[in-house]
Amino acid sequence: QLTSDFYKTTCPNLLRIVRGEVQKAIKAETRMAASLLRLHFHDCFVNGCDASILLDGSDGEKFAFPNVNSARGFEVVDQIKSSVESACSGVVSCADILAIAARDSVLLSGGKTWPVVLGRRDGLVSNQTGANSALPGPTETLGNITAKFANVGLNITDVVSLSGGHTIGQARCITFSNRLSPADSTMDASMMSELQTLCNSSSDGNKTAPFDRNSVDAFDNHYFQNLLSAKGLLSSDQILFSSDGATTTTKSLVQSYSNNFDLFMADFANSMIKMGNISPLTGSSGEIRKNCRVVNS
Ligand code: HEM
Ligand SMILES: [Ca+2]
Repeated sequence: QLTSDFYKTTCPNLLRIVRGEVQKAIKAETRMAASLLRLHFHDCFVNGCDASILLDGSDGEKFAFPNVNSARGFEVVDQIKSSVESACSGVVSCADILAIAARDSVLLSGGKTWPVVLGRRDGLVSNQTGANSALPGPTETLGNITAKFANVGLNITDVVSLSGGHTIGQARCITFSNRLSPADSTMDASMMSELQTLCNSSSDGNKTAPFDRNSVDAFDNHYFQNLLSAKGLLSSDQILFSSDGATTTTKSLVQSYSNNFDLFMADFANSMIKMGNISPLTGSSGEIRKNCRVVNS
């Protein structure tokens, strides 16, 4: 059972320290907010929220398909961990640091906040096969994506609200090039031609486009407004609303969020708390890692 006052006596300044470090990191690079939010998601879907994604090693999660050349922010996590260690050595888990950093990233990008619950411990293994199978991919059907969320106890409302995380950050050409040729008819024509130009040659796979063209760095509900006007970036974004995949439920949620920021934020916060509660290690399971990249010796 995770609680919001878990470190009240053992690390009273924890939240202030993390907030300060996240603020510094976003100031140095705005996109870092998106990268930190995504790390918590990719951690929680594989072996639960146990910082398994942070472990180094070519046989670990960092080298799984959804993460390799893609997941970023590991140096920032190291920096946060080292500040936390200076204040309270050996008590705060890397998994909790990811949960707090994700929460702060949303708030500092213009979104709202929620009470973050703590007390997770760090796992002893990084599960590359698990990452390859559990994390949803951008060309998967809505049914498949929904099933992967259901596997970790999340429902269709969670799928739609959490997809709103794509209101910040960027994606590489190779993650949406499936839509460019032949041209996907569920994409706005002018956006299509801009992306075709950006991702013109096969060597352009690592170039990036913003998820939310109206407000790349702001945590708002433009992501959902974009879906209404055929401007979702990934296939997995647009299928929440388009005729070729959406359900009545996903369509009506997209519509509601597109004209009600507060409703989106309330549901997003609720879903983030649920996601942060996926199979945490507690009690004497796992450990408190000294260095987020390696298990303690
Ligand atoms: C619903 C299924 C999802 C799919 C298929 C998906 C897929 C992707 C893909 C393909 C990228 C781009 C990666 C790259 O180009 O290297 C991405 C980026 C991102 N995703 Fe998702 N994602 C999903 C759900 C989520 C959720 C639940 C969150 C968080 C709540 C999230 C947050 C992000 C963020 C913030 C980025 C940008 C990261 C950055 O700019 O560094 N995504 N996602
Ligand atoms: Ca994990």
